[in-house]
Amino acid sequence: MIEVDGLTKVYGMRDVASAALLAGLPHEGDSRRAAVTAQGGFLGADDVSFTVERGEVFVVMGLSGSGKSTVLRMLNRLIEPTAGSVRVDGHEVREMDDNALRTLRNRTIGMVFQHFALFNHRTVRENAAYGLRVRGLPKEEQMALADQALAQVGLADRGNARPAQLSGGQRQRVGLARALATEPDVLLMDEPFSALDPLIRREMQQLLLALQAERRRTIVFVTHDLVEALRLGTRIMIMRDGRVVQSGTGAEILAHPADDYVAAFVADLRTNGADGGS
Ligand SMILES: Nc1ncnc2c1ncn2[C@@H]1O[C@H](COP(=O)(O)OP(=O)(O)OP(=O)(O)O)[C@@H](O)[C@H]1O
Repeated sequence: MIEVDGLTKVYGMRDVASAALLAGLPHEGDSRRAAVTAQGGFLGADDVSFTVERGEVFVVMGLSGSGKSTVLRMLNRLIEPTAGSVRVDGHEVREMDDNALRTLRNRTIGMVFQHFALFNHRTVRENAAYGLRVRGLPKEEQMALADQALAQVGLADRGNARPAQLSGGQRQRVGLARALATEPDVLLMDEPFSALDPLIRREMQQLLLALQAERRRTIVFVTHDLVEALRLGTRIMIMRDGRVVQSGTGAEILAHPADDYVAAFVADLRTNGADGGS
């Protein structure tokens, strides 16, 4: 469903200059990072490659600043890649013109953010209908589909409320409903549950798994929490300093951490127990 090859982002430099700079440098070691830094840039993601199969929850995990959001946002070009390729359902996202990109974002790919990104002056139903309004659907259809999506996330009776009247967990459900309402093939989720209390967070993870059991969507889910990654991920990709350090199933990562960085996540999990950081 999603094929990513050599995806790279340099911040703070012109894309053409940084792509040319990186083209001649070896991938091993730190010379790419050093060369970019010497030119006043910052290597946010470096040569990231992975494939997401249709219907799986693919988790991107790593500490703060490891490049997770950068990678996620390059998938729908909220961030412009410096180099590399992203194919969604066989179509190269980097070659899309404005129209194709709009269609990709409105129809194929939905997104859920950490901080809800709700409109406070609109009702919950209107918030859930946002993507459908952008799509230009008739109002009645918008509202019917928004209500369906709200029912899916357990908010059938809160359509007329304002976001301010909801709890954090409920607001995140509205964010999820908004993404689900457009029935996208792919959901990008950027630390969607990280701001929530542990219990509510657990509930949201279970809701997501229940929704997946009903209808398998292709999900790319960013988290800094290995517990969450293990609960949700079909496969997990671990990033450090913009690079991929390990990819595999949860069981593979637990059994064979690729390096000390991954081993530290695993050790932390064993010390703090399954509910440690979640
Ligand atoms: N617009 C920008 N300009 C310069 N540097 C940036 C920009 N956006 C991100 N970065 C840097 O790129 C690196 C990767 O950032 P990114 O947001 O992808 O990390 P992350 O793993 O998602 O972190 P977090 O969990 O804190 O969101 C960080 O060091 C960050 O400071």
